[in-house]
Amino acid sequence: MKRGFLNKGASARRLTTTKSSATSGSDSAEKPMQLSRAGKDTVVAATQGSKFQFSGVCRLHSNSPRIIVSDYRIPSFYATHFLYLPSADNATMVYIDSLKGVQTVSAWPLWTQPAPSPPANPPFEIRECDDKGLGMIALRRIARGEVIVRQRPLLFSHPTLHINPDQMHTFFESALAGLSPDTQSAFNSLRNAQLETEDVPRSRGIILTNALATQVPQSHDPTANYNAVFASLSRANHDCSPNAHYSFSAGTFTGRLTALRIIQPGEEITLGYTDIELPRAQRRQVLATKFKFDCGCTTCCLSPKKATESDTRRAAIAAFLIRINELNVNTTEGTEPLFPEGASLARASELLRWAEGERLIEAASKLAMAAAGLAYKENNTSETTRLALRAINYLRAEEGNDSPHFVRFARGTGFSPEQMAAKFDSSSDEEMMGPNLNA
Ligand SMILES: C[S@@+](CC[C@H](N)C(=O)[O-])C[C@H]1O[C@@H](n2cnc3c(N)ncnc32)[C@H](O)[C@@H]1O
Repeated sequence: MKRGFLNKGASARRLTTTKSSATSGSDSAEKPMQLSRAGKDTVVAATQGSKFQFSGVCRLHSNSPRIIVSDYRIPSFYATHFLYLPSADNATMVYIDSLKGVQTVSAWPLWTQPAPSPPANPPFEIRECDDKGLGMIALRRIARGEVIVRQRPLLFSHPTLHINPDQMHTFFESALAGLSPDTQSAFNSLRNAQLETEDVPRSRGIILTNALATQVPQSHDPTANYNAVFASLSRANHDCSPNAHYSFSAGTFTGRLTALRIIQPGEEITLGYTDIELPRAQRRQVLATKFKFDCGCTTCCLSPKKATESDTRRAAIAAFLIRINELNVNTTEGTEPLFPEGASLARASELLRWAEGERLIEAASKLAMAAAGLAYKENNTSETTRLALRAINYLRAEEGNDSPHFVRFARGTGFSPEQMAAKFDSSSDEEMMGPNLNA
């Protein structure tokens, strides 16, 4: 698989946009017709014993797979469609996309297999976290790279939808109507942090609040950041030095969280909703605007002097990683990475220490890999080995103990992945990463 150097897979960031106008969208050079409000125009798509009641102008496109066109008056090329999975009779997920998009996904053989089971004995519970609402709290120590939760989304939606603003409510209510009652109530119990308006009815507010940006390389639109909304996984709150990583497997169509560092019992499990390398003021502005909260994490509560120091470190880390990414966007796995002019092992090692001190593990993972590459270039064998080991340790924290990269690496050294993981886990976060600079 083609893979940009240091640019691994799905973004952990929350989606912040669901384009909603009939004129927006990458494939909308021509505009679909303008629609009037559906009002009481209720359509019943009754098929083969099951009765689905859709308000508005939905029509059944096919029964097996169950595909509904959201508005029959829009030419089907433009119209958004709802696909119910894994089966029409007990749909636990709605996939929202163009007709081509839903047809691509519906043809995947994985829907005939049972959904992967969640980790036995989940290491967290969902409970109130002060002013944050609900959150995920660790019930026991969670090791680096451990899978915390794994589940299929309740709703998976292309970021560009052809809907008139005054059709929003009807559209989303109709999309949810084909789901099983339990799935509907799981969706409806999620938090809506958005102000409710005609343009942002509650169902859309729930998506804007809870969706995680997810790319599916095998989908009809591989570069799109789909909105993935989950029952428990979406309960993870934000922190500017998060301890968990979100990834998505298209092979099983499941999202999961893995522990980036050791999570202690009682500690909250958190994700980064925005670019956590941004300066504090910018991070806080994005979080307040898009997610409607004032971040009170440890890094956001630093004194002005310490906050400036943290901002400086994060800015330097971001600048270095952006440059490396630009240079390596088209490199494939196994080829030699390219480095910016003047990049040195000393500088990469300093940035790695900063990322570790800031507890920015995803950045540390990339920096360790870059530093190992620079050590190799500088013929520094001992540092190459030390940094490569560190890089693989961070990579398996992100990708999980079952990461194919980690498994291959462990086997190559003669250890089983479990033995290697235990070896890595024997050190505390402080031993591995040095002191937390913002504690
Ligand atoms: C995806 S939800 C997270 C789960 C949510 N707390 C709940 O009760 O279901 C995102 C919303 O949770 C709240 N939230 C998340 N992280 C927060 C934080 N660090 N501080 C305050 N509120 C937070 C905000 O209202 C945000 O829009």
